[in-house]
Amino acid sequence: MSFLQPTGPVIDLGVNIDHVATLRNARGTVYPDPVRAALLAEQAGADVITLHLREDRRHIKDADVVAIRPQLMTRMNLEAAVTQEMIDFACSIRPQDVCLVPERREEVTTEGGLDVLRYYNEVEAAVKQLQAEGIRVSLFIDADAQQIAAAAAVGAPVIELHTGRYAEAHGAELAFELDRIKAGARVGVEHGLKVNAGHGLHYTNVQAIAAIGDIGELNIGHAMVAHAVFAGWENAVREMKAIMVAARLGVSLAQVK
Ligand SMILES: CC(=O)[C@@H](O)[C@H](O)COP(=O)(O)O
Ligand SMILES: NCC(=O)COP(=O)(O)O
Repeated sequence: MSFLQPTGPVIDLGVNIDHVATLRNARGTVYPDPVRAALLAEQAGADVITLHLREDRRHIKDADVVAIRPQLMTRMNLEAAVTQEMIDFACSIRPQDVCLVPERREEVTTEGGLDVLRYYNEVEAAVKQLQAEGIRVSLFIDADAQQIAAAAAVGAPVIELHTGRYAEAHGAELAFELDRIKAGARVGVEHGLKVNAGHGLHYTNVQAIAAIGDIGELNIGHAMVAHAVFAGWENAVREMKAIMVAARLGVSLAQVK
């Protein structure tokens, strides 16, 4: 039983189910089922279900998005590249949130943030088309003041700060990257944006990011799917949520469990 009973959302966890699909696709089986993963994640405390429909469909497939959308009790956050195919598909699905991300077919994973300054007109057009369908748009960007200002200028109400460099950093670089995320989150809030963060976060690096009061939601996937192999899927989600909430409240893990 919880000793602390927060009255509102302390910090939201978006559970990214991409790599449940990666495992399924590795053998061309129907299991593990991303739909089941999404529904169980919700029961285990996920506030959002995040999924990335890549242009090469290496993990999530169109049919997964179609199947999951009507079954969610929480929110769907669909990650997609800024291409007309993806924007049209997202508009046909109408998830609560769409996060526009950069994509390079050869990359192992998303390497950096969307360059909103460079692709300003394309991003602005995508934001407008999605918003016309009532979809809230987030831009997955680096914690860079100019990119954040551009995100606000194109009319996106939400940004997700790319934490990949933080996740890979060590020593002095780690402190530098953490400060960069903190500063970026502040700039985002000052622009009136909702600030999320994610990428490469796991059970021992998430605490410092979750403790940043300006950040409202963390999207995490790979580490939870990996941990689920040993701990079970729902436990992996529960554990991550508890770690995040404890870090945000500045209390021990035992106090939120
Ligand atoms: C945009 C983002 O950071 C994640 O959705 C990530 O892209 C997960 O998918 P990949 O592992 O295929 O990059
Ligand atoms: N947007 C980041 C995300 O959804 C999850 O990324 P990762 O935890 O799989 O690296």
